[in-house]
Amino acid sequence: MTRPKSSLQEKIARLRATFVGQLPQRLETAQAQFQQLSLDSEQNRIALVELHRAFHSLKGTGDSFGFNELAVVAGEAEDYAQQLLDLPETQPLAQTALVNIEALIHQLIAQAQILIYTDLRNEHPAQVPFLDLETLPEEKTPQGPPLVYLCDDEPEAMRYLAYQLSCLGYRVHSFTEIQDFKQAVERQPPNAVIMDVQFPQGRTAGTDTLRELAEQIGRPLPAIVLSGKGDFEARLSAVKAGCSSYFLKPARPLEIAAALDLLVEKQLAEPLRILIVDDEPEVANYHALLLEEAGMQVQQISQPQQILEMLRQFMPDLVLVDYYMPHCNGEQLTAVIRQFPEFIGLPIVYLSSETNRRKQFSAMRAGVEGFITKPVVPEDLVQAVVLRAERMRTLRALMVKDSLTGLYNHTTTSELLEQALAQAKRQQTRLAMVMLDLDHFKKVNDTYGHLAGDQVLVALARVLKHRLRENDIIGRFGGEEFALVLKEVTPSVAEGLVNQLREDFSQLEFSAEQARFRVTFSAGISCYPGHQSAEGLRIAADQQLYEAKKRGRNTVLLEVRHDTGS
Ligand SMILES: Nc1nc2c(ncn2[C@@H]2O[C@H](COP(=O)(O)OP(=O)(O)OP(=O)(O)O)[C@@H](O)[C@H]2O)c(=O)[nH]1
Repeated sequence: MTRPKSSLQEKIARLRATFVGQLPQRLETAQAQFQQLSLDSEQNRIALVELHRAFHSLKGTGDSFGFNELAVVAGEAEDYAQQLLDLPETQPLAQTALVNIEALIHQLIAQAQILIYTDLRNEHPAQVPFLDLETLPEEKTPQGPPLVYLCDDEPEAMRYLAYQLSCLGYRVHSFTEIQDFKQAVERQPPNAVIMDVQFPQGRTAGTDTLRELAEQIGRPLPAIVLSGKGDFEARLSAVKAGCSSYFLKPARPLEIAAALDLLVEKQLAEPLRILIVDDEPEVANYHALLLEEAGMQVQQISQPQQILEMLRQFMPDLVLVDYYMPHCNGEQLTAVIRQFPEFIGLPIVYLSSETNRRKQFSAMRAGVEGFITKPVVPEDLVQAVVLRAERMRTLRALMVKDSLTGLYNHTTTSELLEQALAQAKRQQTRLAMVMLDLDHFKKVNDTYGHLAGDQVLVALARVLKHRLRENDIIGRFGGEEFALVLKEVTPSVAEGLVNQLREDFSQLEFSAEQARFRVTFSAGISCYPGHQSAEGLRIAADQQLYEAKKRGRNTVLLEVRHDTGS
């Protein structure tokens, strides 16, 4: 469950040691650049720019790793170098600034000597701004249908709910004894809990148990309450146990499933993808560590020219750019990225030790989302990145997903089918295309109302999402028509799977006003390599669907092609 604090700290300690190990080499280079300044006035400007950059980077990295004294001295040297850079090129370099820079380089060398002989492992960890791991999200539960623990001492009443939830794609384990439930949580924490309030042990024994577990684990379990009692005391006990919703019996499975979805979707969401561009690998590693520990997926590049390929390959939700890089600064890099229409909305955040507000604003003209000042406070970095990257996710989802069901829309499904087919051809794997359509859906709308119809569409989307694998493609193709692309399956496995979905979906009970009703679907399946084009696959699956409807609906038909053996 909670990861040990030491692992992150050990990794950071290693990065600090690498930085210290490289200090003599860096300072030697700085000294050589300084000597060029006094010898050859032609080369002055180039050497000065390099020297300024070297001090700037020592300051930023020193700060990030908690070597504050070193950072302060490097910062002073950077200021003097800036003074010299601000002089007109024709003017000789100011002697005082040169003398000061030389003295500061000697101070830096002396400090580096001390650091080299300091046992960094024994230093007080507070010197580096550590992230409080207690606030980090938990690791993802292994893949598969979401696991729900249902704890209630009235097993008969719960059987129907457990069955309906399993048809909706949840794996439900039921417990009548609180003790058994507690042991199961310790063995394998579930994705969500449905808990009754009153048990023979006490009026609020169920919610009290959740509270005890929350204290033990250090965070509340994702839970909702289903109770026969709706009094204030019972409801308050649920709030204190950190439960997100409260339902009164009799249970309405679809409403409960909607509440479970909210709990589970957050946990199963793909990690945010962050790309770091920084020419200093130790700093990039440090920031990557902080973001990875907060559950994000991070890639790093040190050469700005790698950016376009990486953007296409990794599809980041946000790019974190070191502002000062040689040959191409953050502003120039942003301008290049913004030349491509597909990256116009991509959030870019600068990381820099620049504290001058005016310079920060001017640097942001290229259209970036923010400026984070080094040394970063880990929580601030994580917060700033999460907020902006999640907004990007939401915008992307609006473009590619259907708002009612959250499945891919028609255009995206078609694009993803093309990609999946190309991949299957490259890797010589199989693929199945399924066209699926609700039966007599017009009648459902006409009889029970449009809202009830929407409820059915959402329920079918939920079944598909929970039951299919993560890399399968699930799209809403039109009103009540859905398209599935199942990867690496044989035709008969695809047929068996869709038939099982059909069977489970047909068992779901929907309600509208006082009425209860069920709905079925029909499906047609075609396969690659039997068909070689996306269009061919779609038309063939559609023909099978049409035939399934003709044969009476609630039917799945697989196209059999004798020529290819599929
Ligand atoms: N509630 C709801 N209904 C929708 C939505 N999109 C399409 N529909 C309805 O889906 C129904 C489709 O009806 P038909 O194409 O006649 O098909 P059907 O009644 O399902 O009949 P068969 O497919 O032959 O079994 C229409 O009544 C549409 O209004 C939606 O987003 N929500």
